Amino acid sequence: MSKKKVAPSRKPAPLKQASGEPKSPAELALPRPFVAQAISLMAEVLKFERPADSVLSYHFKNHREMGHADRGRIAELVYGILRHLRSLRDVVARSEPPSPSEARYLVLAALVRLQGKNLREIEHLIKGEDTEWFGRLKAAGQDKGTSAIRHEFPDWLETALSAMPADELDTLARSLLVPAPLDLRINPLHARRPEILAQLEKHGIAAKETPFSPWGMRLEGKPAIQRHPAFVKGDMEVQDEGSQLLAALVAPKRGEMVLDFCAGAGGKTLLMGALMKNTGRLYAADISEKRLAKLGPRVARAGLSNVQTIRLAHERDDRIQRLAGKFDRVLVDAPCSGTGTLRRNPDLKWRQGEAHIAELTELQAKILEAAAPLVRPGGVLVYATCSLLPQENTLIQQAFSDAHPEFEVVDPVAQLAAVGIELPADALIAGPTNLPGLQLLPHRHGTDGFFAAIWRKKI
Ligand SMILES: C[S@@+](CC[C@H](N)C(=O)[O-])C[C@H]1O[C@@H](n2cnc3c(N)ncnc32)[C@H](O)[C@@H]1O
Repeated sequence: MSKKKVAPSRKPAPLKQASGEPKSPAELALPRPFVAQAISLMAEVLKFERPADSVLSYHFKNHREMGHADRGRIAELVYGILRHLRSLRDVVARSEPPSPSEARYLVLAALVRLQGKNLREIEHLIKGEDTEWFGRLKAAGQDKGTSAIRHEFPDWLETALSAMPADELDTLARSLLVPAPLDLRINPLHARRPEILAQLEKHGIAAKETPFSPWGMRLEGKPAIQRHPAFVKGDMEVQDEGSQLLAALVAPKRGEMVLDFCAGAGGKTLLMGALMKNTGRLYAADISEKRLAKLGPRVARAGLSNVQTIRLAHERDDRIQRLAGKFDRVLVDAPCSGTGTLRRNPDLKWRQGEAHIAELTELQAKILEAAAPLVRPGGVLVYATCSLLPQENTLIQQAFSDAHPEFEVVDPVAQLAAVGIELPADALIAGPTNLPGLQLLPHRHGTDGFFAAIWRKKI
């Protein structure tokens, strides 16, 4: 018997109230069950056992009674707390909460300090000894504390970014506290940007061209676009502008042999396949079966037939190593801390630490090492991350260059200019010995944080 899918309710149904007592305007705006749910969800997220987005979607799947608007409000609250967790924890600790329920006091503190609720709006949530605590919270005031607290960074991240000039780090940290916009891109294989922009406008979706990527469109707000006809037809995809620029940096051409070593669900594969005009051969390799499984339907929707997926057991897997010396271009979009995506995934800063970064850098070096022999003489190797940390970026570039004199470093900003994409000069970063790298930053370029290094294998 086929199971009938229950479509999630589209109506903003308010959460049910337990008692029949008349409600104050404040309680109607912020019902107790809503706050109780936010607290229990926050307690789950704070375990940091799973990514916050998967905790939230699991919760919503199990609470079908929640309307679209309530889901949005809870997500906004939880993500706000994750962004500002360092200063909220600091102020909650200073206000000496009467019980150890961290999630409860963080939620109440966030309602006041992030969402500007006043006592009248939340007094129905506060009883007994919490009333005195609330007074102490107010008195705890605006002490901004150390720079790590001001930046909303854990200590390990503050230390890892300490080489950045202080005022620039302040600006970067502020930019990471603002939710990222939704970026789309056209499928260059069969769509033109002005036409897709016009179609979006017809559906009431405000969007404009991204400043650097010739395929990008930046939306105002976060409309659901998965059912838009242009999306269903494969004429557009969701992709941060920075990620689009990395695919452009690889610059794959018609008829070439190209490898996307860490293809994941294919964010960059799809654009590269289209840039190759659906010719040649594009291998999409990854160790994650689950991520590669998501790539298949996206490739089909994009109308690509030049992509072949390879599930690797590890980076030295013979299924890819047997193609040594055959590739015109290899992209290593390495697993990384994701610190460049903190606008979207603020929990990442709380789910990692120095030991994890050390493990990642070891893996990054190993993958790059395994990728190098795959490049043909005269071919191109690109190493990319969505990390802000020098350890994962310029230091990996430097170590690889030192160990591989057969590869010469290419200036990535000049390489992009050669394919018609002009970036400002500040997108070029000089590594420890002045090797040129590409660094995209949210506060400078409006993209997520990305790094890329590019080499050509000498003939
Ligand atoms: C940054 S993500 C890739 C994102 C993807 N390129 C995109 O644009 O959507 C890094 C990927 O590396 C994969 N990975 C991790 N270890 C690997 C290894 N040893 N060899 C190949 N891929 C690996 C992960 O499964 C993950 O999908």
